[in-house]
Amino acid sequence: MTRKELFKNTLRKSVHAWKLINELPLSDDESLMLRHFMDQPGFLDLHWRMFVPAIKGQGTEEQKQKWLPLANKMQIIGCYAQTELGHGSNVQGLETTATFDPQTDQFILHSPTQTSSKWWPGGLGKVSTHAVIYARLITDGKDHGVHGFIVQLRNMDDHSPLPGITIGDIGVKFGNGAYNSMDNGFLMFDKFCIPRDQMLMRLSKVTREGKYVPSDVPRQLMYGTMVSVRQTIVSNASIAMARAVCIATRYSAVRRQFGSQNGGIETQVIDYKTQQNRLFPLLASAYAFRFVGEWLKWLYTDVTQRLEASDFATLPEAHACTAGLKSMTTSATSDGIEECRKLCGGHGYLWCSGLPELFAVYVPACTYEGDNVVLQLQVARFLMKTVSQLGSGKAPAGTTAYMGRAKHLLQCRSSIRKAEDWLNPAMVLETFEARALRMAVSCANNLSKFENQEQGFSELLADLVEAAIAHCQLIVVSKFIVKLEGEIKGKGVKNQLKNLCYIYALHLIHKHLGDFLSTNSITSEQASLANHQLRSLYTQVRPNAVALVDAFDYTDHYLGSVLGRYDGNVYPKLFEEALKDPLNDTVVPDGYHEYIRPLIKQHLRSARL
Ligand SMILES: CCCCCCCC/C=C\CCCCCCCC(=O)SCCNC(=O)CCNC(=O)[C@H](O)C(C)(C)COP(=O)(O)OP(=O)(O)OC[C@H]1O[C@@H](n2cnc3c(N)ncnc32)[C@H](O)[C@@H]1OP(=O)(O)O
Ligand SMILES: Cc1cc2nc3c(=O)[nH]c(=O)nc-3n(C[C@H](O)[C@H](O)[C@H](O)COP(=O)(O)OP(=O)(O)OC[C@H]3O[C@@H](n4cnc5c(N)ncnc54)[C@H](O)[C@@H]3O)c2cc1C
Repeated sequence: MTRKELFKNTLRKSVHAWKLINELPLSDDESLMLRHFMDQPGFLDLHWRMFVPAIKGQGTEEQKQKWLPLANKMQIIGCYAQTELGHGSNVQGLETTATFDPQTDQFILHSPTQTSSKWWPGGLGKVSTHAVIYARLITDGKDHGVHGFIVQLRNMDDHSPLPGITIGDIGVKFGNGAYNSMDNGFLMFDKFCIPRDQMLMRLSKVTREGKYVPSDVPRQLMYGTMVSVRQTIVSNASIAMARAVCIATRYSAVRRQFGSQNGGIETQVIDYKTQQNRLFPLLASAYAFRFVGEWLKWLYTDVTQRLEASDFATLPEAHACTAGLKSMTTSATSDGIEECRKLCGGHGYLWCSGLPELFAVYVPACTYEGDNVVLQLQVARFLMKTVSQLGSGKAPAGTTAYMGRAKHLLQCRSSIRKAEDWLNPAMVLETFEARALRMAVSCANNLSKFENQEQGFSELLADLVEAAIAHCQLIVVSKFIVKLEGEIKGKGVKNQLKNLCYIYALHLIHKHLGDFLSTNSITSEQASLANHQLRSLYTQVRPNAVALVDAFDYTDHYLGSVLGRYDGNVYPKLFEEALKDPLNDTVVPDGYHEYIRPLIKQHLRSARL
């Protein structure tokens, strides 16, 4: 499809999905499933996951009563317009202004510079009638920082932009189809007025007289919509990783290369230890991210209930967990999808493998909802704060509870003696805790050598990111172990999950061996025992690998991959797919007479000379 056709077709699908949701009707969870099967980014994502939650989280009761019924029936369509041409990560650096005019009781929205243009919001370019806009609030000449506003963008009769608003699509993005179904947009305001009651005022307010009443709760609650989406992105990482792994595993069982003895059948590539060493950790990650996603959903629900009761104690941890896990799981999944493409050899590069499009549509997850490095630095700040409070009497809780055992974890030596010891959950956990704590404490020690803490933080950014990643990996490993301790129906299932859990943990040790050795969390002998155990786990997973991806229950239609077909009938279908290509409509291609023939004739002429 051309971009226009793709965009229009996504509108068609979205509206059809919305019709089904109402007619059947579908529950919220079922609607999310429908979104997955629709399988294309579109305006519904931003409307439901960001616009509506932003009003719910930041609007007053009156604002919710006014706007939510309209949004819930989709009589208005909204998006989330925060990022600008000049600033995305640095939310405090946004430049759009919302100046209160006491004379008219309105805010004047204005884009003072080119870099202040909104740039990127999905659904903004062509579809949305409304947006939650983030702008600097100015009253009486004073800048109160960034706040949210509900703004109508387009005329409800003919969809034209309202006077004072310039709006459009930012252009083609990475990949052929992929994210191009979405109208990520730009927007400029030229002294555009909105009534005062369209500032989202649950947190801070502006009175009729123009007095600014700051929030008596943490201002970071304004970032709540991002926290909520980051949480959903983690479960989503599992879904995308599982999809790529399903394709690569099934195909690795079909594909044969080398190893024929006396003219017999060749080896299935899944039997090569190198293939297993690349593939099975990704299979394990798909399961691991699913479990940590379930746990994160629980954490998010818990913090939401606490916030409603004005308990803000766990907000920093919820922010650190959602930011860190969003970052870690999306980076691993993007890399994992690309690895799966390579695991499928040359055919993985074909569009019909399903992997190129999956990669193209998935990879912006490393950037949207917070650049992955910027988010890990938030985790690092949280860790540095926690380390600095050790010994102050305030015991670290939740995911940093292990830091409360700092004395032990800083000096303990791993008691792994034989390869099977690596199947002991307590030993594995302690290894990850020791590594994470020692990396965090080492950063904190290095930071303390700087007179200026912020300067020290800047200098140590790279180490801080590594320490944050170590902490996040510990969370994933520990939640997998907790999952295994709970009820899992079927002994066989539990055993398989145990294997995957240890593959997940041991492959991380292998991958980040430098961290584990340099922090003395393990010795080189223990590292080689871990490798030994890993190989043995691969052998145990091998006979069940296909069943473990079948368990994701993805239909062929959803996978969209010739290589990942359930029936394994890859080669005939690759031919069928190739023959569908428009280039194969004719035997002699268009352009032959114009370019190829004259070239060949010229060659023949010169040959004769
Ligand atoms: C094929 C289909 C596949 C299917 C898929 C279907 C489902 C798909 C899933 C989902 C669909 C959604 C589609 C995507 C849509 C994308 C949308 C967007 O991208 S919207 C824009 C996002 N923009 C960012 O994320 C900016 C990142 N920047 C920031 O968040 C902040 O600027 C940050 C955190 C980097 C800095 O925050 P500061 O500017 O306030 O500065 P500081 O001084 O660092 O923070 C002050 C204090 O506030 C805390 N803090 C910061 N953020 C917090 C938060 N969110 N919650 C709680 N505390 C927070 C900090 O920890 C710090 O705490 P202390 O003072 O140290 O104790
Ligand atoms: C597909 C897609 C959809 C999007 N949808 C929306 C939407 O609906 N609404 C919306 O408002 N926005 C949206 N965005 C914007 C998105 O949220 C931002 O692009 C994102 O937050 C990253 O910000 P940035 O582009 O400013 O990156 P930058 O911050 O400019 O990042 C560039 C580089 O600088 C590095 N960097 C930046 N700051 C630091 C630092 N402090 N320390 C170390 N390194 C740093 C980063 O790691 C990165 O390598 C979307 C983006 C994409 C790609």
